[in-house]
Amino acid sequence: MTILKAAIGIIKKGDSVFMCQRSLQKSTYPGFWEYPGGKIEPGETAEEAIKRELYEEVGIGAVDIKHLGYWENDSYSIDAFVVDNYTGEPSIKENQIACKWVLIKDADSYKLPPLTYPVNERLRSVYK
Ligand SMILES: Nc1nc2c([nH]c(=O)n2[C@H]2C[C@H](O)[C@@H](COP(=O)(O)OP(=O)(O)OP(=O)(O)O)O2)c(=O)[nH]1
Repeated sequence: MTILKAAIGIIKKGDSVFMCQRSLQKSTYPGFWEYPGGKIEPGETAEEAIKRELYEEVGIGAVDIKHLGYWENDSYSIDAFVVDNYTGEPSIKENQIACKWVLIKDADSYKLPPLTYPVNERLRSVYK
């Protein structure tokens, strides 16, 4: 049973993507690395949610978003979007330990929530 719907944003610049480390206070995946994103609120589309989250979490305005795919397991689902056109520069805003640009080919070497691995696999196959 899927219980939580989330949207995540892969901010892409050349061969790199912007990843952040989750707070140690999080009940789910503390200290894991992730793409910025979060829960889709009631009444919101996934596109609306990711634009809101990207502004709240890393301070960018998404200009173009491309749907990369949808994944789910028993606990949650994620809609992943690639964002390669945006205003501002992503930076840490709230609740994260660190953020940095990571080469797409190296993204799996971090500790990631399980559904983020197939997201990265799709990313590598689309942007190789
Ligand atoms: N932000 C984000 N979430 C991800 C990724 N991969 C993945 O499976 N998820 C899942 C795990 C998260 O619990 C869920 C929703 O993100 P979230 O950060 O809002 O979840 P949360 O439970 O920490 O909620 P909150 O404290 O922020 O309110 O999506 C990812 O790369 N980035």
